[in-house]
Amino acid sequence: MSTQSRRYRSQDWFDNPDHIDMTALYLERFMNYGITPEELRSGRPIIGIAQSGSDISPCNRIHLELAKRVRDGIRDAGGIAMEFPLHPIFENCRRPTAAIDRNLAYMGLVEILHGYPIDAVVLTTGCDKTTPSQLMAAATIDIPAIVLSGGPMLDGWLDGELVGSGAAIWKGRKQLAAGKIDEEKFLQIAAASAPSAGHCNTMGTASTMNAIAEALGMSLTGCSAIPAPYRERGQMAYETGKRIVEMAKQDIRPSQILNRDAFLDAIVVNAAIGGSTNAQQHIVAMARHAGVELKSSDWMEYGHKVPLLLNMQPSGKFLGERFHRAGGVPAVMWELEQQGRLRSNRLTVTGATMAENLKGRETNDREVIYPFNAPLKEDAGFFVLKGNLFDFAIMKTSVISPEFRQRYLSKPGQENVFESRAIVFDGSGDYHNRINDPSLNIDENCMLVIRGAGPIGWPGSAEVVNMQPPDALIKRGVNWLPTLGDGRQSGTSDSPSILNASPESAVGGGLAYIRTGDTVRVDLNEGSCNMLISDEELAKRKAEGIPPVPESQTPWQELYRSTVGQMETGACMELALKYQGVGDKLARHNH
Ligand SMILES: CC[C@@](C)(O)[C@@H](O)C(=O)O
Repeated sequence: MSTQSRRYRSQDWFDNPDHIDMTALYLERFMNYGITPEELRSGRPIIGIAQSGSDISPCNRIHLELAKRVRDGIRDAGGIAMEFPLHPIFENCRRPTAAIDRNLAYMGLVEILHGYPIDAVVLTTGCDKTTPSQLMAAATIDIPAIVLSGGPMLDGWLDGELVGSGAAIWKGRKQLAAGKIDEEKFLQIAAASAPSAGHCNTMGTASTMNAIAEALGMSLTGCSAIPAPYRERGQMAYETGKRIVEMAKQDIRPSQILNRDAFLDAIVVNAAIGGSTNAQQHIVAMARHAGVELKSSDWMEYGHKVPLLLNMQPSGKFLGERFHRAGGVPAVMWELEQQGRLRSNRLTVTGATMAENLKGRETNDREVIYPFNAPLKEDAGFFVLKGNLFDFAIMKTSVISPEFRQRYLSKPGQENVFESRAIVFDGSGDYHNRINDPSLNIDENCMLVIRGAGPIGWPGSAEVVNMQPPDALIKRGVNWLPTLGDGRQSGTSDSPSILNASPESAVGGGLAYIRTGDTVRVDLNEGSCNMLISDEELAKRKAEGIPPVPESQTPWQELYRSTVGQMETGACMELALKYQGVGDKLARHNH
């Protein structure tokens, strides 16, 4: 018996009076795992579960379990679940970088949602790019969609101290270089930082992007921070399954949720949580696929003067379990909402506005979530820079330490200005080979520069800008140097880096022309970053051409390079941006 409230796109496959000849073909093979034609023709919405978990996507592997609860929710609410795989994206392991797969997973999901009888979809997110890729696809297709985060791992502990994923690796490799620990201890630290199923327990890119999905209004309230193994995670999966059926019935689509206000709120929330610099390109990409214009100046205008409220690594102290218990993303947003810093009168997947979702969500843990008027740090949003090295790059100010401020930004009469001698590397192989070369004479006054690490140069933008100083400096206690590059940096890193530089050197950005020994001047008062060389010298170097770019090693690398834009504009597949709302444009029949 039909429980139908509207006609669904899946009925064009299963219940199409104009093409009854095709219906038999579309129906028959679903029967071979036990679905009956009556079910598929009952007028119930068919709900896709985009399954991002697999053995090579360990951060998302919990979704293999959670999907069972999602299915229960879908059934109980009157829908039919159909689970299918998403192209895996695993940041730690995918070579040459997971960044090339965001657009591949995006494209794959677009094709699935467009070409199959799916009326609405649950997006199962976790590791960094599994969130933006799926939201980009949901925006392109524009059928009802909801995010279910897989959640972070439990907090890591070793020797009575919190050990955060990612952050522990960057810290451990410095301790190794300094001779303070051996390899066995290093591996022990890595294991301690990853004690259970889930994605990074730090505010790395995974937690950041899941928080942003929630801030955009694309997940149920409180979804993103629940640790993967907690019972609430399974319950959230069930509720998400139930809710997507209602959304299908009500036809609530991403285009009604993903507006400019939502993206500006995402920028504000990202600053308040000390979010990953990777968020910049992903937020821009999601916005562009949703048809929303975000300007590069929006990061400064809306995002910079936002205080850091969340005390979580790498900008702070705690890890994901404490964040969840402190109220998670809604509690941070509640602080911002009280101060009128959000544009919260906007629809979310709950069917209510963000303002309504945030009611009563004040934190009960002021060690973790600070009040807006007494924050951990003022002006914690990204700092946007430009100059003759690039048109756009960002610096994560929430991780700038008092030592960095003291050493580089506090010279009397020169506050917020510093100059460094550039040491230039062509890709991370070159960095690893030469960083300990004594003839480079690297000291405290140097800046480590890496190029050839952008979307086209690498290909994909590699997470390589957080370079550590030579072992000899680390042994002397100099644990970091300023860095600069056209690649990305781990969201779990606390390096004072200038990154996401666009245009990259591979397309003739200014970084292509810098040489080791040049002076780089960074002025945080006026937002500039320049190599101090004459116009004649620059012209001479330009005539010499750009550094060579490695060959593509797979077909997708070549295709990726031919379609991708720069990080300033989200490293999108530029040709994809003209496709929006294509879920309504049904594909031609296949036989
Ligand atoms: C190694 C993977 C990480 C931790 O760098 C990434 O997930 C991030 O947070 O940016």
